[in-house]
Amino acid sequence: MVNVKKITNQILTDVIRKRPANSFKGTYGKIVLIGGSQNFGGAIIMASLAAVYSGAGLVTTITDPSNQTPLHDWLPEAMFVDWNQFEQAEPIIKSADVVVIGPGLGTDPSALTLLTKVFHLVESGQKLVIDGSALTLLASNNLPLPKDSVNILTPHQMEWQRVSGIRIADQTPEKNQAAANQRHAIVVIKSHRTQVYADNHVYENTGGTPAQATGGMGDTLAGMVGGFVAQFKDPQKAVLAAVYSHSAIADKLAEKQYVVLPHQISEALPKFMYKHQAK
Ligand SMILES: NC(=O)C1=CN([C@@H]2O[C@H](COP(=O)(O)OP(=O)(O)OC[C@H]3O[C@@H](n4cnc5c(N)ncnc54)[C@H](OP(=O)(O)O)[C@@H]3O)[C@@H](O)[C@H]2O)[C@@H](O)CC1
Ligand SMILES: Nc1ncnc2c1ncn2[C@@H]1O[C@H](COP(=O)(O)OP(=O)(O)O)[C@@H](O)[C@H]1O
Ligand SMILES: [Mg+2]
Repeated sequence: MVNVKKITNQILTDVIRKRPANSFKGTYGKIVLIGGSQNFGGAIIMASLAAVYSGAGLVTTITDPSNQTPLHDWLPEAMFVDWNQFEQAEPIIKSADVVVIGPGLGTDPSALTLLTKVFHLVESGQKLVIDGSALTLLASNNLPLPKDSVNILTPHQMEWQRVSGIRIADQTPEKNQAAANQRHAIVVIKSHRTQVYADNHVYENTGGTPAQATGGMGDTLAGMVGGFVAQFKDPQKAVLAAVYSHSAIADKLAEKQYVVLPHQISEALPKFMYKHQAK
């Protein structure tokens, strides 16, 4: 039997540190988010919003050019690169601390080409968050994960079925753990009680509400995972803190609203993190 540990609010003060006075934007990580086709622009905008609002130092969004204006309407803090201009994107991806790929990426051949290029570019020392369409493409093309980066997968149950071959009804902790270990990855399997598989440990989230069941909620989590991993040293703990914070904020908002919108979680992050930082 696998021991499934609960994620509690203790993870917040373990991870969210007080910002040192002698610091600058570079201290808090460079993060690149890649995704947002013409139809799914909202997904990468929501992910980027979450990365900036969780405190990542420098955020660049690499996306379809049709998303530049809405991205900057929502988020002037993010830099923009046209995903058709790969020669511009390449040095930015290479110098990033964290790359998030997949929210709204789509699954057409150009998305697969971009994903493959990114998998070849990332190196040791970098963290790669793989979400949404990138997981679907990974599964349908049997792509091996990059060998040297810290790889973090954030599938919902159907994406995990595609990636692991384990049908949703059969996704037990034992089977999930074996599949996560085999991939040497941190795997966040999202559901009403999200589980995190990391380094032969299994953690289960204790929060979350059906008010979160709305498109873009996972895109927001992917951006938060990127933002937390960019700033906080231990990637496993940073992932756990992001998962916990995402649902804790939603639970609080759901005390007074019927549905929680993904961007509202991002907007609540700075105050939430202030309240729960290590003293
Ligand atoms: N505003 C935007 O731009 C938005 C853009 N988005 C982007 O769209 C892309 C596609 O992502 P996707 O998740 O929407 O679609 P897909 O990969 O086909 O999976 C759905 C299939 O899986 C099934 N399913 C079973 N269990 C499930 C579970 N626990 N959670 C979820 N689904 C579950 C489900 O079952 P059904 O609902 O049919 O019963 C259905 O058959 C991706 O890049 C994403 O970032 C979205 O974020 C929305 C907002
Ligand atoms: N009933 C629920 N209870 C708790 N959390 C939920 C519930 N429904 C959805 N969520 C959360 O919302 C997110 C959905 O992710 P995902 O399906 O990838 O959304 P999207 O791709 O539309 O952004 C996950 O973090 C999941 O845990
Ligand atoms: Mg998703």
